Amino acid sequence: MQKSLFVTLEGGEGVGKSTQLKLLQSALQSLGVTVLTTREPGGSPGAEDLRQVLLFGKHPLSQRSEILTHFAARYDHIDQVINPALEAGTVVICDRFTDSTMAYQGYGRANGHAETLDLINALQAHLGRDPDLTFLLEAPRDVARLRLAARGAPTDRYEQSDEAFHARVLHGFQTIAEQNPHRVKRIKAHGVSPEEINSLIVKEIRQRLQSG
Ligand SMILES: Nc1ncnc2c1ncn2[C@@H]1O[C@H](COP(=O)(O)OP(=O)(O)O)[C@@H](O)[C@H]1O
Ligand SMILES: Cc1cn([C@H]2C[C@H](O)[C@@H](COP(=O)(O)OP(=O)(O)O)O2)c(=O)[nH]c1=O
Repeated sequence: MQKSLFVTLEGGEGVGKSTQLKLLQSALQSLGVTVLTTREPGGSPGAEDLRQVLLFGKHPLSQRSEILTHFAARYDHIDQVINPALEAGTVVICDRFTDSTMAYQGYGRANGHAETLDLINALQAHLGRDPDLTFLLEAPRDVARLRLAARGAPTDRYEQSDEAFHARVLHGFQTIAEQNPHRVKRIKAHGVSPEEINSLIVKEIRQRLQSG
């Protein structure tokens, strides 16, 4: 049976994660790999309901409640979708995961406050499922903002946050990458075509699937 692998895509808004998710689905399928692509917040019916609250809810949640709600969605997604797929030997690729909670809630909202980072780490440890491999797509915020404006999708609570918030988020992702060099592969996501980025990611995934 094919070896299972849990891969996550991370980075700020507009760096090209959704584009890569689609390209990876077809590239891996054409190599005969059984693959499931999914996203957070969301990915299971209950978690998609919570996504609406998190991104478009009328009333802002307190910092702790926002973290718990992201994890409530994540626990359902893991229990109902991700774990069953991995147990069946599927390669699961998820657009955002706990690194996003660390970057957005831990660094963006709470500015690296130690107790907040501890809470996120504790909820992740109890979840019991870490990604095997993470691709952090990196592009300057100005480039990403222009792409988002051109994409024209409705803006959510996070996209509407100020630039100081987004700078803290990007600093958070950099810190996570520095702390987890084996798991997190940094990818330059500007001035490079989506197809070239896709080839790099596919190469890395194939290496992981082929290694013991
Ligand atoms: N490597 C790239 N170079 C230029 N534009 C890109 C690249 N990757 C994606 N885009 C474009 O940027 C926009 C945002 O990409 P998207 O995949 O939706 O980002 P994300 O999911 O990270 O928010 C889309 O319009 C997409 O076509
Ligand atoms: C998974 C997750 C996402 N988020 C935020 C990041 C994004 O702004 C938003 C998800 O929006 P989404 O549209 O999926 O991402 P993108 O704009 O990159 O295509 O939720 C958190 O704040 N914490 C989390 O744990």
